[in-house]
Amino acid sequence: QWRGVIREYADRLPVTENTEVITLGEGGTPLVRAKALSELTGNEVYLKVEGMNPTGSFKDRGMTMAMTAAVEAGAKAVVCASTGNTSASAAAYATQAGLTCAVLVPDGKISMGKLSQAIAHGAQLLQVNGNFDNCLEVARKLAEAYPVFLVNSVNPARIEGQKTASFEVVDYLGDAPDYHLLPVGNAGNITAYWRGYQEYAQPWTNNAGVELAPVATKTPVMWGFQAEGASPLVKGHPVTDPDTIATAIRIGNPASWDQAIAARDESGGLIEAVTDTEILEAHRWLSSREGVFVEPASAAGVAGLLKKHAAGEAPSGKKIVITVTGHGLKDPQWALRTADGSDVEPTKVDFDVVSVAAALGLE
Ligand SMILES: Cc1ncc(COP(=O)(O)O)c(/C=C/C(=O)C(=O)O)c1O
Repeated sequence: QWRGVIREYADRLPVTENTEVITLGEGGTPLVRAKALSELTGNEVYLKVEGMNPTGSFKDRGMTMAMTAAVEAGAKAVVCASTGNTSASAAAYATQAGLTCAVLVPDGKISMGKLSQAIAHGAQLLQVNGNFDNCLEVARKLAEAYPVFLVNSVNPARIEGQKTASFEVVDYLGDAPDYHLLPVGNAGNITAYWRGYQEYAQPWTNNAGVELAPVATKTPVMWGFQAEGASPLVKGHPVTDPDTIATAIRIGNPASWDQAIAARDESGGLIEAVTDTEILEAHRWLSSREGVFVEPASAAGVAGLLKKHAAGEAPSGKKIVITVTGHGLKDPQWALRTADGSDVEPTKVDFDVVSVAAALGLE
């Protein structure tokens, strides 16, 4: 029985045996072989399916650690700014912890699935008339001036929890992959993966002072992908008015800017942009060819591999892991449109077997 990421990786997290762990069973997510992508690119490609976490995104890995730290610090209330998944996760974990939760979301730019989660868990939901960056700025000021605990990924506990994903990849594959691809928005996740891969490739002393041998023999090359309309790390300066249909990564000034650049450079990797069209094509590729349903932003890493392959810039014969970060049910509207943008119409039939057989082409 999987016990959640803190208990599974207690040796490598800032907890003691007395820590009261707040968990919803997060982590232990599938590493699925991407057969179509492997065949197309001539690599061994795997998908780390983070939509299989309790609230449907990778945020739960960080939130179990942040909410555990909040309880340990005696907090009564938590706050976060979010494009949606962080607030969904914070609301669920705060409920599990018995804390009140305030969430600040950008005006109008949050998917219905995520909004429903924050509301279902009774979060105090404030729709700020600004974008995510404005929300994060005011959440940080609130936590400085009032007794509320900030659970955004500027809180180191979040990065600590999220680094467990790379431990799981190595534990499953037996070593680090050659490449790791993922979307980049506020850049907490690329920071966390790189930290996890580095820690697993070096000796580690646990909280009891026991030295653990390295688990991996190497670290992967990190390839991060931003939406072209929200790609400050590609442009080299903040984007004041970020715009993309991938609302989860519609962020103009990443909080983990320096750490993301360090992950790119120390790993010999890259951070590049993919267009909304490329993101939606990758979103469709995953659901129609790999059987994995993700929200648009989650497909940015796959869009990146398809783009690099088409440009003749992708490796071959390598082991590649791509993190797909959130479940498709978070934003189902994108699956209800055909490639040309028209709505999918269900085929109507009478309830007689001949009509059904004919409609299914069995006649
Ligand atoms: C599905 C999905 N995919 C990728 C990202 C980017 O991860 P980071 O680069 O670590 O920010 C997010 C981020 C969401 C928020 O930032 C939030 O929920 O406030 C996401 O929800």
